[in-house]
Amino acid sequence: MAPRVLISDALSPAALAIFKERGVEVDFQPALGKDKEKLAAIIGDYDGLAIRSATKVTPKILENAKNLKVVGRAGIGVDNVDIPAATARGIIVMNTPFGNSITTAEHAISLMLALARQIPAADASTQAGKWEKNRFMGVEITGKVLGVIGCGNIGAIVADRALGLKMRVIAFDPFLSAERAKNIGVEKVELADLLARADFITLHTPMTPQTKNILSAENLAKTKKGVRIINCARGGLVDEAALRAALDSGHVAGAAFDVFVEEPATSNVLFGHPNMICTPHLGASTNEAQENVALQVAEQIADYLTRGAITNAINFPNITAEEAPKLTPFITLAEKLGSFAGQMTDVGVKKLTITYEGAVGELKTKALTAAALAGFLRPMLTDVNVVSAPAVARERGIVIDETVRAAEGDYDSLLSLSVESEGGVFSLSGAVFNDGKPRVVSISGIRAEAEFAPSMIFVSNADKPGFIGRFASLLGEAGVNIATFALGRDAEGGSAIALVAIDGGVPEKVFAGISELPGVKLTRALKF
Ligand SMILES: NC(=O)C1=CN([C@@H]2O[C@H](COP(=O)(O)OP(=O)(O)OC[C@H]3O[C@@H](n4cnc5c(N)ncnc54)[C@H](O)[C@@H]3O)[C@@H](O)[C@H]2O)C=CC1
Ligand SMILES: O=C(O)C(=O)COP(=O)(O)O
Repeated sequence: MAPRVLISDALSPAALAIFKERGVEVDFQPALGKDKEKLAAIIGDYDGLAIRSATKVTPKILENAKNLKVVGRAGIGVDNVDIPAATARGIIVMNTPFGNSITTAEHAISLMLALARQIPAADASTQAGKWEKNRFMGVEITGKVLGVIGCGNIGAIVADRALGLKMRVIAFDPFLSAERAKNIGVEKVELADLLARADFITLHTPMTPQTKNILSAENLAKTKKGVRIINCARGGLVDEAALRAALDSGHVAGAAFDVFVEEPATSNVLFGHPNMICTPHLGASTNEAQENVALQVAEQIADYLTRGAITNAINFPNITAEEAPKLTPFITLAEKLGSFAGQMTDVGVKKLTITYEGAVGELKTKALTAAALAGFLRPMLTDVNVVSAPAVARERGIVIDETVRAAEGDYDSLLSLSVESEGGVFSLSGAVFNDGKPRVVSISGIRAEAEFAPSMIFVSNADKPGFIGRFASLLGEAGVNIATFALGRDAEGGSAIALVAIDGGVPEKVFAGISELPGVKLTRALKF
């Protein structure tokens, strides 16, 4: 069946053609994002959801999204998506990080010029027939200092345009390297320095606990008298009430905001001030940007749903369409090995070491590690998946050690897992054979080759004559049919293992019987 995607925001219709070309069924309901109840009622029918900022992807929406595999944000900010809740459900969240950055930077520059020359107020007055030539005295921007808070994609474009307008640009961004600052022609400064020196301040950070109210009352008080402030990033980066007070007192000469703490903003403490310019979250609203982000998000969603390729995901490593088919058998292998190890572990886990030997090391090992972790945690937790597993493991304090090295043994690619728990260390290795099927190739350092089967019995025992006969007859007498039987031992008379695939489950009584066989050290019924 063709995957189904819902577009619940005002995306460019350009997206529709892409979905259709890619064999994805698409339902275009651009106003639905604003109707939480209706969205919750129908989201269960879709594999993909394409949004902008009006759709709020809340835990409640996600609870109903039984088939949802991907949320694609046609734009940058994903603060309207509950990422941890989506991750916990195995839903990939992707955005389009560059498609609207130029447009948003241009909006910030437009607002800066509009502030410098009071264009909106002058326009209103002129069209009202007042011709107030003496009322609108502006400021020149040439030679003025622009302080950029957050110098990432958009901040850097704003800086570039401002330099072209002959401004001096200083930037506060803890993650901006000195080299990048030099390349883009900005002076990297501390926040206090920026506040003290800037004639104009423009904000371009995401909303995080560190950036919320970054222009607080206290920081606004440290700005230069007559400063002008532009916010085209997120509402709440500036304390709105404190800014209103600073506008009222005249300390701040003007402000231009595209974003507000509460959106849609139909009333706001900033509204009505003569030196305030407001736009309704128009930063990304140009034909060019909307076409870019719509096409890109549709391509990304379709690629994921039809080919397993992952691009620009916030909560999973990228996987190209070329990598996806190569990766798939190893994802299965990693999950099965993880599951085997998880079923063998029933006491506190301390550390998981995953080793990639040979060609597999050149694939996306992060994705494989996530698959191994999901397999490992699933026997202990029901609600874990490849997307959520790394976060779940981290929450539980499990140390993950990933090693990549050259092939040493008989396999072009070997994947090994070692679990260190309070009960000791359990390790196993596996490989993908030429038939594309994953197999376990050694357990606890003992070689034994076996395909994974839905129902298996693992036994570790002392290598003594008679064990195999007794074990097989016990199963035979109980009517349990053996499908495959893999054996191995470390040395004659040493430790031995058996991994047996059986048809159907193992009756409890039979299982107890196996444990009581002479020489048996450990036995487990495994499900794959
Ligand atoms: N008004 C609108 O319609 C639009 C708004 N945006 C918003 O613009 C903002 C910036 O977007 P991009 O430049 O693409 O993001 P980006 O991720 O490329 O850049 C953000 C920058 O902020 C910096 N940063 C993070 N924490 C910081 C902190 N505590 N102090 C100072 N700097 C910090 C980062 O190091 C990074 O360089 C986002 O909030 C995005 O949602 C984006 C597009 C349209
Ligand atoms: O891309 C972003 O972060 C934006 O804020 C743009 O929002 P919009 O798609 O115009 O609702």
